[in-house]
Amino acid sequence: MNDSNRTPITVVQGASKVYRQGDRTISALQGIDLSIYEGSFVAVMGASGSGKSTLLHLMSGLTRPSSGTITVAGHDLGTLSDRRMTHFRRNRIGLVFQAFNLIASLNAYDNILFPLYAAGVKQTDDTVVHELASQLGIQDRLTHRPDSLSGGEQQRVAIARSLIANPAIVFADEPTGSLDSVTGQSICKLLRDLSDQHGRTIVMVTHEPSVAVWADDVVVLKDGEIIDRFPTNRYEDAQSLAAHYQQIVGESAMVTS
Ligand SMILES: Nc1ncnc2c1ncn2[C@@H]1O[C@H](COP(=O)(O)OP(=O)(O)OP(=O)(O)O)[C@@H](O)[C@H]1O
Repeated sequence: MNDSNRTPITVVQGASKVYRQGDRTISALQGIDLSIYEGSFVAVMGASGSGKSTLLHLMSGLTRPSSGTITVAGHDLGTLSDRRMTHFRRNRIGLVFQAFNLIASLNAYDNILFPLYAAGVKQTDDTVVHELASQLGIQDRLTHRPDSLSGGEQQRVAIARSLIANPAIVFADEPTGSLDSVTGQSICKLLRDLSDQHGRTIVMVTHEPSVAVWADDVVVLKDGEIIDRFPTNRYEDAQSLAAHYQQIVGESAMVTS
């Protein structure tokens, strides 16, 4: 679909982020303009330190920009108090991390429901958990605690948890970073299916072309600026995407599978 006919779920306009450490200032992002359209699956690539996680944190309301605006699902995040931002994040934003971040003492079922428990929801819907577990292939793992789940299963639980509140958008920071390449590819396929079959809007940070190639679009950051955005269907495979990435970033990207 042409972008002009689609609704942006997230709009970043003129955003910058400066971190202060003592008397040092670090300019992590400058002049970022970015729209993420409903139902799209976008990968954010860039070298270490290029600002990928900072951009994800700004778009998910975990960090506030030093300047510029960020609008998510029609809400200007800059107008929200910290308390309303937390509430907004819990209800409208799904987060997936490299290290899964599951609660060790809870089984998969309770980990998935944890965001609702944390929001004080008393009545939870069993069928929603089972539907999500079945979409994610972990229906027979719900009674297991994280230490008896494989890395891939733990990430599937974490993805189910990110979807339990039916968020407007899911942000995934290196979701395959702790997994071997075969398991990582199965998580990529899962994210692709969530986008294709369930219309989920997903933004994923990765430095691996073999992961980015699963997205619709790739946004490339260098030194805190967006230097390119391109559709993945322009490339036949991860190798040709890696070659383009290498050309624009000026450094090599390893294709692991
Ligand atoms: N909380 C912080 N305080 C100070 N500087 C920070 C902080 N977070 C990030 N930075 C700096 O901002 C810049 C961008 O960091 P960021 O983590 O966004 O990059 P990245 O592309 O995600 O890197 P990586 O791939 O290594 O995770 C880096 O120079 C980093 O050192």
